[in-house]
Amino acid sequence: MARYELVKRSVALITLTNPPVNALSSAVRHAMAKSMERALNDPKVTAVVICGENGRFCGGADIREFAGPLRGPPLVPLLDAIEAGQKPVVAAIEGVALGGGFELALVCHYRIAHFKARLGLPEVTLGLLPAAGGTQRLPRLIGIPAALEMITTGRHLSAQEALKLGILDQVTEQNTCEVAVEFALRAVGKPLSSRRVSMLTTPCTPDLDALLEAVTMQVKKKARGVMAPLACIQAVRAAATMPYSKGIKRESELMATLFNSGQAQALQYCFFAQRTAGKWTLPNGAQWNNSKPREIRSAAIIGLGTMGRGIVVSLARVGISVIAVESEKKLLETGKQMVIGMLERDAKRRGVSASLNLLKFTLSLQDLKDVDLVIEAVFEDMALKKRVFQELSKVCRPATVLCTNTSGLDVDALAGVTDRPHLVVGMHFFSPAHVMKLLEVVCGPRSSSETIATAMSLGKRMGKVSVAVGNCPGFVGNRMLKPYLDQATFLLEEGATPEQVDKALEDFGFAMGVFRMSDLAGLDVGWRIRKESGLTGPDVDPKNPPRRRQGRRYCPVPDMICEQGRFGQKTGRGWYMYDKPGGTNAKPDPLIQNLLEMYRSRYGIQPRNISDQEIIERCLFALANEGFRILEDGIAARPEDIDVIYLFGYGFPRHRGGPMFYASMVGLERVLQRLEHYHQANPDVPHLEPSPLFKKLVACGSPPVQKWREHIKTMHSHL
Ligand SMILES: CC/C=C\CC(=O)SCCNC(=O)CCNC(=O)[C@H](O)C(C)(C)COP(=O)(O)OP(=O)(O)OC[C@H]1O[C@@H](n2cnc3c(N)ncnc32)[C@H](O)[C@@H]1OP(=O)(O)O
Repeated sequence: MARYELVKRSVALITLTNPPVNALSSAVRHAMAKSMERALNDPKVTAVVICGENGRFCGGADIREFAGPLRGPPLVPLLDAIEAGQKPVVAAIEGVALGGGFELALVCHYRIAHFKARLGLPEVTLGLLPAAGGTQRLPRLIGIPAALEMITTGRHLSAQEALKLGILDQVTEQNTCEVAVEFALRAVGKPLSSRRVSMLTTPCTPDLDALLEAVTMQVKKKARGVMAPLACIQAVRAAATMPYSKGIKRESELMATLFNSGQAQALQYCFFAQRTAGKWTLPNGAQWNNSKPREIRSAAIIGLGTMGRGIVVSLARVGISVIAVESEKKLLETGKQMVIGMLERDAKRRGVSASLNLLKFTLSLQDLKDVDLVIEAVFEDMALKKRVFQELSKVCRPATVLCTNTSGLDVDALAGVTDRPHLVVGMHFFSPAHVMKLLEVVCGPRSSSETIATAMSLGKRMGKVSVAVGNCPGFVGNRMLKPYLDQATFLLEEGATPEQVDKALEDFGFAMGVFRMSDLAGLDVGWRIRKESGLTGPDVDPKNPPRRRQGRRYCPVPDMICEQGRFGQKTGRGWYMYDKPGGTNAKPDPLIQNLLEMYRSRYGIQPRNISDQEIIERCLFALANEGFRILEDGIAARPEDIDVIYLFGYGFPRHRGGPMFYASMVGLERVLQRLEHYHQANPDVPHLEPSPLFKKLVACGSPPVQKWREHIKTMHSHL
């Protein structure tokens, strides 16, 4: 857990050995304490160097240990002892120094880092604050403004930036440990008092109150309802206004309020859920660590609409050659100009040169004969997509992987028209594809494990959070959206307004309420799908009872809105009104208010006051209920996968953990009770009927999310 060696006859080299990130587990803290004691007591030792094994200094406290009682020596006294020691201690930082690992570096008297190292205090992203002295030492070292930014955002700094800020004493391109040992030898005999960061006086900040107020407003706006950044600000204020001994007490009090909060649990759950999602597994035993992905050097994108353009950018910026195909010259030229502009802006932002030489634009599918992988991103029309896949079968070499970016159509039906169904897989990007992190990798029944591994690995390479899902209408994300949207429109019928529903959801923490989000996405897409499925339009049987379709409750208001040409932001009118087509500033529209009033009076609906609690319960419990059905049907392997999809694709607030985690935090029994209540009132809304899996979990005593898997016995896994 920590290796102790004597090097150069007088330097104690202490190496943290807890792979993969040398987290400060109880065993590591114990070993560290013993090693430090030995070094400080051995007269042969004149200086100490602390480093981490496998090129990683330390990833911080062991987050997995947060769930249980504290075992082993606490971190704070251990760090205080290192700082107070009479022999110079040098941190040799390679890879990462994060959280408690960064705080460990701060108590060392000198810090040397490899030029590729990253440093930071990401505790805030886990719902915590740096409580091993970080909020008190860092402001003393680099001043309040810079410390505040680091602590409230959790941003990782490059070694160069950390050097500029005065966090590091040296950055090296050589062997960091060797450089640190030489440095330590030179430090022997030099006074240490000015190197003890806790003894420094925090540099004075002019207009401290104004700065703290501005940052408070900023974090409240960015992370509505999130506690940790606010607690971080209070702790940093203490560093500016209190002596160290009092500031450290304040830090620890603030940490105590955060540590056991639901928000911290949710955020830590998200950290692990994101990592779990990458570990896909199929019933045949193939999984993430035994399936080799193909190497992808070249790709083709078919269709240069919004999605296609974003996918081209995502591929080109990670060094993959891309051939972009359009069907008409004009569309090709427009798409080309937009892609080039997007890549140039992206490169400028990242301070690199745009990889335009990797791009080729063509009108001919014949040009795709040698590519490794194709992603089809044409209009959402099955007949058109089938034609494209048939053509690709003829043109591409037999080993080319064929992917579709459909947002909900049958991936296996597309595989069926090709000569290589095993090489067909869904890659469902989210719009805008070069910005949104989520990628649903849709596994058809015939997709081979190598094909799935290839799509997952390509997603990772593009910086996406990839989740493997099964093939069903809407897959996971869009399938769950239906009950959520239905509940939102039913609430309008019953008396709510779009702005009231959106406000309740935004107060809950969503980046955007459901109606604002629909306006952004475009209302015409759903309208076309409803027309195609016979729910609206000329094909609807006139004898159909009003507000009912296919034996279920149906709200025609979204269709009425589209019939008026209100397709959302792009037409300047939707659920809201905007200054102009393409405008983003949503304002409540009196016409919608009128439309709803007339609609209600036409159908004799008496509007009632609807509470925010009802809005949240009906929208989010219906969402989670569909998640349970998805697990039951084997479309998602784990609740973590569903939560990750909602966090990264649909703006679900991270401090609530995702729909499945949120349901478990509210209490499955309570959610079940509320769903039964709403279903009784709406027996013609099947989405409100609690799923059998949900009831089973409640009957089993509502186990924590991580244990649900043991209770899921799907007839067929679609993964
Ligand atoms: C008194 C309180 C004192 C201190 C508070 C803290 O220190 S809180 C912890 C602060 N540290 C962090 O938030 C860092 C979290 N880790 C990361 O950001 C990344 O893991 C890291 C270090 C940048 C490495 O990224 P990489 O992509 O290379 O690997 P990956 O994320 O997949 O992680 C590999 C496995 O390590 C597990 N892991 C990572 N960090 C921790 C940790 N701090 N504690 C426990 N486990 C950690 C991670 O879950 C992966 O394991 P797996 O089994 O695959 O899930």
